[in-house]
Amino acid sequence: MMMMGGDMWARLGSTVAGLMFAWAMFQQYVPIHLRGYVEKYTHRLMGYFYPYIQISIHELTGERMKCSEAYTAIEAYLSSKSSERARRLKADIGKDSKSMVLSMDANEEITDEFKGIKLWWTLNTSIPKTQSFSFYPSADVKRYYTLTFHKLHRKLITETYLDYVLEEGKAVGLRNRQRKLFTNNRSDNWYGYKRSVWSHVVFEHPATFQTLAMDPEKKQEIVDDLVTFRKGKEYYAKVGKAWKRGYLLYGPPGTGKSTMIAAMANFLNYDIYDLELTAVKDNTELRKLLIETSSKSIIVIEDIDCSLDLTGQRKKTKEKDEEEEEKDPIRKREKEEKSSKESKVTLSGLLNFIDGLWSACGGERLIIFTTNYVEKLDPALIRRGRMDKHIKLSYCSFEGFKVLAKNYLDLNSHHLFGEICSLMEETEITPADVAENLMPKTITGDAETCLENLIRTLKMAKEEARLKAVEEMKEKETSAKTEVKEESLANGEAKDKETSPKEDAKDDESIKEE
Ligand SMILES: Nc1ncnc2c1ncn2[C@@H]1O[C@H](COP(=O)(O)OP(=O)(O)OP(=O)(O)O)[C@@H](O)[C@H]1O
Ligand SMILES: [Mg+2]
Repeated sequence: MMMMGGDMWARLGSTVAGLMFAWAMFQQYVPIHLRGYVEKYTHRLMGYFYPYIQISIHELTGERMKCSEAYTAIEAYLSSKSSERARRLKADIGKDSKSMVLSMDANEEITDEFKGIKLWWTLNTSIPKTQSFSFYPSADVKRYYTLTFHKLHRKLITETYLDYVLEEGKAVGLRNRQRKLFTNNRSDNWYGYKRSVWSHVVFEHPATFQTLAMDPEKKQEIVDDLVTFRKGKEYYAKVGKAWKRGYLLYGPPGTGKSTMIAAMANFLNYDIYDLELTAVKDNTELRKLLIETSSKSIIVIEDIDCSLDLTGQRKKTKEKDEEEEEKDPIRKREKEEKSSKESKVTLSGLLNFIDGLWSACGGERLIIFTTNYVEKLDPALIRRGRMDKHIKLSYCSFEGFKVLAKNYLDLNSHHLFGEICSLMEETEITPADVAENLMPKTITGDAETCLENLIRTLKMAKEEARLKAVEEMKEKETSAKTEVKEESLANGEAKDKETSPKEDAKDDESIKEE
């Protein structure tokens, strides 16, 4: 364990030989029923002479044998120390897939120091004695770290050092981690070899707030909001709120809602969980999915208005239909199969999900909804407190265009900018359309051609808008005319009715006269 000289090796050799002899004597002469007692008291006796304490941290824990968070943190904590201090190292491709990462190999030991105290970390492996067939190959070999320290420092190590290692390890892990984009699996795939509720790919979207085309003040406001949230751990704890924040991004297609989510993830260095609600069977599954998310993440539900019928009322087939289905067993089974595949997530299930009842585990999560039709959403879903910030992403302004011109053409100014500015004031165009025009169509395509293309598109959009307005005006006029006609007709009928009693009276009189 500690550095040993030649003398020490000799002493160790004789000790090992002595111990082996004692063990052989123990096996031969101590009756089986007494061995338990002898072992117990030997351990106690050893405790008086062996002054070290050992703590083990196993890689796989719990019923589902998940990788322990503590083990991962220690691994990260020791990774930097291993490359400097360990003698036997293990090399692997790093998370950036570019460089080799060194870590301590199995049964290797490294020394650490904390406040002048020496400690020893060992990575141990063990193979279970009873070989059993397993679907999970990694589950066969058990890995665990052992921390050894003198019993004099028990308090300091258990109360301070372990927390320090955990925190440092998590920070190293976050620095080195490759961010991920998760998507939820259908629950049919939650079991078996993969047994994972989320699948992931590496998240490498290049969007940033610098490349996002939108009003600069609005952009700064969002960035400030994110910074306040990220630093808000103590604040959220003080006010007794789960450390989470909801954003609702709404606006027409192609205005940058998805792009903004990517920019947020890049800015905060968070993972993204893209939740496809239609693949979630019911509220219980929704809860399970949420529990499996990690902190420092953004949970996204795109096009929330299309995801589900979130009005809380499930569509009912007509009673007559139901009666017929009851009589026809094939139709009944078809209906049952269809409904078992349909998502049964309800509005209240989703509200619970957002309200932090479940997201309280771990904290530091953003929940983002996107929609093209904000007016379609249930007010309960987007009230402040649930969706704390509503962000409208709209058509491209001249300021937005300037950002895109810089991104795509590396232009800060151009003689065509003036014309584009005035056209943009007169017509609506999405940033996606602007971006499409600013992309050179050929390798030799120059900036001027791109700007001219954009001007052409703007003019076309303006003309289309004009024609549409004329059309709408005509429609309005015709509907106004028909309304007037109907009114006058209705008035005419009413007049007829008003005059008829008199005529009736006349008729009556004529009858009387007769
Ligand atoms: N504000 C923006 N800034 C920079 N690029 C943008 C912006 N808006 C759109 N784009 C460009 O247009 C493409 C489509 O945008 P995005 O997918 O973000 O739109 P969206 O609002 O999510 O649309 P939808 O409602 O259809 O999902 C992006 O790949 C991006 O290149
Ligand atoms: Mg989108």
